[in-house]
Amino acid sequence: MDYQPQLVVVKIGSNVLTQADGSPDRQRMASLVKQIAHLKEKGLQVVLVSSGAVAFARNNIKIEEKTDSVVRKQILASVGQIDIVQSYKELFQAEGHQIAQIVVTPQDFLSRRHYLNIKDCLLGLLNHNIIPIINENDAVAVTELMFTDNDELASMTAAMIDADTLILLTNVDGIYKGHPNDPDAQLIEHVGQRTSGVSRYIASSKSSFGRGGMGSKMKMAKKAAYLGIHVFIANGNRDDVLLDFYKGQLKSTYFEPHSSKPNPKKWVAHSGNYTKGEVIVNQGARVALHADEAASLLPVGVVAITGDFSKGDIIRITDENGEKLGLGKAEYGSKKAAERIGLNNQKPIVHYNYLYLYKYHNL
Ligand SMILES: Nc1ncnc2c1ncn2[C@@H]1O[C@H](COP(=O)(O)OP(=O)(O)O)[C@@H](O)[C@H]1O
Ligand SMILES: N[C@@H](CCC(=O)OP(=O)(O)O)C(=O)O
Repeated sequence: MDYQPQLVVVKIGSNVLTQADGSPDRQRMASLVKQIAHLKEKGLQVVLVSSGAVAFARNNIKIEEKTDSVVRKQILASVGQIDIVQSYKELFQAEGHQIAQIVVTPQDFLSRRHYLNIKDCLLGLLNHNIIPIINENDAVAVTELMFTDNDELASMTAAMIDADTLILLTNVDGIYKGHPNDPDAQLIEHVGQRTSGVSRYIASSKSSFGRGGMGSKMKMAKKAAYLGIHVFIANGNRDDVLLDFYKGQLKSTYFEPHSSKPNPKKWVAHSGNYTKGEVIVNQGARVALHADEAASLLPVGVVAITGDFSKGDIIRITDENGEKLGLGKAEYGSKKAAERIGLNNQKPIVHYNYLYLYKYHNL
């Protein structure tokens, strides 16, 4: 490893914490806890994003057949979350560590105030040497109001707290050039800034308990790397996976980080699924945004505004052909923006510091 990790977000997928029959794999959990304790002893700060609430409850409670599928998941998640956190509490306590639980929804990342509140809380916990354990609030975030999966939540968290490293633990060693069950499939060990074509290897199949699949994992890994974070997709079922990471011997798919970007962009970059409106821009604005020199988005290049947004909301930027160019924080609301369409000498609708363009991270 050619850098010294200091602040690491570790995401543990449901399938890592469950056995083949779906029951909790407490031995695996205990091993990962011991390894995190070891990282802490070595002076690293660790934030844990853990899935598994639904999986931990699945075999434990009987839910009536006729129960609505969303309610079923809410019941499983809210029951299972206690078990997950209780188990982590006992295991970390045995290692001499305190934990804290934080459950969040995508909406909490959409509001700048909530975003900063979560960030302050996480940094406060870390300053007090307490290990934060984060999961999606599955009782509240249902259907379209959910994160794609916890890989997205982990990547957003890593960006939020300026972590230097994101480790996504799943049940395979990383992204293979083919199906991971195929013995001839080769592991992609390194994804550089200019690597392309990785997505063609990703099959839509998921692990038995996973939500988003490898496609979303790769997308989130690439995004975090673009924001300056070292990202590893690795196998949480391998003994010593985190110790190997510390020794710089981790078998994984590693995403090399781009140079670090200013902080506000990290928030904007991760709000893409939760925009309040859209600004459609003409060819001139498109060229300006894609030029090497940094440019803010001015009303003169805007041809239409959709949605109802206020100052500070995240908006999508699209060209006239419908191509999505990026995201930005609105400097003023949709009403004012609509009045200024096509006008010269106006305040930018999105300032460069709060503009995040997709041009860099297409794989
Ligand atoms: N090219 C690929 N390389 C590795 N895994 C892949 C690939 N294509 C699809 N997968 C699938 O992605 C799964 C991991 O994603 P997912 O089920 O979301 O895991 P998790 O629950 O850990 O988030 C693997 O178990 C594997 O079946
Ligand atoms: N929040 C859910 C997990 C959602 C999720 O993304 O799962 P996974 O794909 O296994 O990381 C739970 O705790 O059951």
